[in-house]
Amino acid sequence: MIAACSIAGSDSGGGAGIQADLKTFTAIGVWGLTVVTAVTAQNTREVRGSWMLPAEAVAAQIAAVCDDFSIGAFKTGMLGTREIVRTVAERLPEGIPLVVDPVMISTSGHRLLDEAAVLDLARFLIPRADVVTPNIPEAEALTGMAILSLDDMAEAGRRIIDLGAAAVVVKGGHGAGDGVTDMLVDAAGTVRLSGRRYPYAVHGSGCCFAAALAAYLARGMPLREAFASARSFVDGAIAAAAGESGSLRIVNPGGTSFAGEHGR
Ligand SMILES: Cc1ncc(COP(=O)(O)O)c(N)n1
Repeated sequence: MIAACSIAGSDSGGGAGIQADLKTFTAIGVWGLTVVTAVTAQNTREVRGSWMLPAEAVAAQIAAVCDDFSIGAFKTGMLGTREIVRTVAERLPEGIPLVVDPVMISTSGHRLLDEAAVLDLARFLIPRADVVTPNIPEAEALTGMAILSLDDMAEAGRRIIDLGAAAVVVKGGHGAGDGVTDMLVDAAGTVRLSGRRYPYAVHGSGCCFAAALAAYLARGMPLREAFASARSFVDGAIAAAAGESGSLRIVNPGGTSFAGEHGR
């Protein structure tokens, strides 16, 4: 079975991070591998604390999975520190699709990447990415520009490609308006996909989207198709949450929910 590997932080609440990624990989039918970078004490409401693993432990996990599995894609999420960003950029094998979700601050407002590490992300990891998946504040932090329109999203995407990424999906969830437009920017141009804006907040949707993208790429789907499939997967998970809790409900194609009763 083809595997996908998430390099990210643990969310004790199971809604984001490693846990959301594993549920997503399982739902899409790839074997989930994990390289844990940090442990967070977190629920649907808040991140109460976070503890980084030593970079050596991150490097050892990457080596262990690479020595034994057929890995179809990597996905990075919470990396925390400059040291871990650099270690991941150095130790990732060449030639395997890489999705970089440049996680910086949680929906609940907790910093998940040191401010000083943003530059290292741009300098060392983004140039290795097949696709980078910033939300609007993350795209603003990576480019230094304000994003107020769809044209600005496309421009930010192009600037992130100038940093060395092959493609970028700028996620429009933090924008204004009734719907949400996400924009893929690659060498060939842009693709916009729009959908509903749900009238409730969940966390983990960015993790779930990037993990779904990695899972579809691992299964050999071309990027534009993987973008559409991942968008529809996360839309389904947000719809299934239906305002009952602050977490996504990650649903497999057969319709079984992987999330238990939890949250508020
Ligand atoms: C371990 C971990 N990784 C990533 C996120 C970001 O998710 P969100 O922005 O949806 O809170 C998170 N809250 N926790």
